[in-house]
Amino acid sequence: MDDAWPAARTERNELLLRAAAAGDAAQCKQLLERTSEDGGAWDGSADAWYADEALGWDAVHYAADAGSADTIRVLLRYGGLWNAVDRLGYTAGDLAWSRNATECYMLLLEEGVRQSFLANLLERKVDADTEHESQAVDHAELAERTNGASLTLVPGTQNEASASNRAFLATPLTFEKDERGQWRCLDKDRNMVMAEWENEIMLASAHALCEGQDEGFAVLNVGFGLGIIDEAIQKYRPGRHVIIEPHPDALRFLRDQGWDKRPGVEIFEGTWEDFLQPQDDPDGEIAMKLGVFDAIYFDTYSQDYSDLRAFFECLPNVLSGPEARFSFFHGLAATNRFLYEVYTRVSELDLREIGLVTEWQTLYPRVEAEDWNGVKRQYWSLAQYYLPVAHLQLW
Ligand SMILES: C[S@@+](CC[C@H](N)C(=O)[O-])C[C@H]1O[C@@H](n2cnc3c(N)ncnc32)[C@H](O)[C@@H]1O
Repeated sequence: MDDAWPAARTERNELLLRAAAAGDAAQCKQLLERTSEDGGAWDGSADAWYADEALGWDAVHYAADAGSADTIRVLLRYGGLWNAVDRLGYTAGDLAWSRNATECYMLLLEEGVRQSFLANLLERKVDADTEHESQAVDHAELAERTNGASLTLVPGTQNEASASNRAFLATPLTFEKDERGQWRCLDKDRNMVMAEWENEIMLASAHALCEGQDEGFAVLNVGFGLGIIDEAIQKYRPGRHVIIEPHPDALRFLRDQGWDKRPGVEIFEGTWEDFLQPQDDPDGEIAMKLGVFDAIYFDTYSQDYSDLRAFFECLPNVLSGPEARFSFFHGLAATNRFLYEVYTRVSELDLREIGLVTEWQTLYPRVEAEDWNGVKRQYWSLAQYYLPVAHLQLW
């Protein structure tokens, strides 16, 4: 890109990296200020987002590595990016964490939460504005249009079925056992939809949702997958157990396992949007048939944060009251611990905006290298899992 640039611009950008590496906030500020007012192609200022070839580090990475919070503050003020990843996929937040630079880490985390919260708000605004043009907005397209409102960590996903719910639902699924005899479900690109390494998370989620509920309680699970959480939920003997699942292959798997014949189990064939956001339900028939629940779990596939956020908004209509509990599979940005923290906080803030308070339990799920054998892309690489449990706070 810098072929078209004057050499002086590259030089100034390189000086900025060096000043950031030295933790020299004042010099960074000076380099970021414009030197020319003549309205030409370049105003003489260094570019806060400029990254070097070797590491792919920008000035924010260098400042985080140097542990200089003041420098990061200056860089962010001049357009430095809180979420840029280097050649190895690390953000400045990851570097701050590895250097034990707590102030830098917190600064970047706050910036990330603030900007993601705003970006998601903007995305919803674009959504609302385009609703009259097309009822079915593809969120993968939308994320591109809104320039990163949803985080995509691994490049090259846009052509895969997992990038769009519509594409995913129209392509086949494979249910198979791996070489250790463990079940897994893969999409057409051999990306993992679900596998048994998540057992511990599903068991703990079922426990958090169902333990201590009144006899005959009603539970809703959105997204069947391998039915792992459904099996765990059944141990708590719910009176009513509704499963929403749209994929024809997942529905076939579900019937093969006899789920449609289990007492108290009701299968709603379709997407959660069909039942919780019906386009045409003037008399509220669909909503009445669905009912309300004492526990709700959400774990879909090929949907992004904006879809989860849209589901959050439906919760006041389907939770039975302030004692009712909600949880979801928190795999947001789960290949980068810093971005995972950002999305933990953003989802908590969004739930709070809708009137729910969230508590988080920390799990340390065991994932083995063999879990990813024959799988196109590893979607989880963190040591900790944050399990959310939310409920309505009416007062
Ligand atoms: C990750 S799996 C769920 C795994 C499940 N928690 C378990 O314990 O096995 C995701 C499931 O969500 C379903 N799904 C995808 N899009 C959906 C949508 N819009 N509404 C409801 N379910 C959806 C997929 O077909 C898939 O069966």
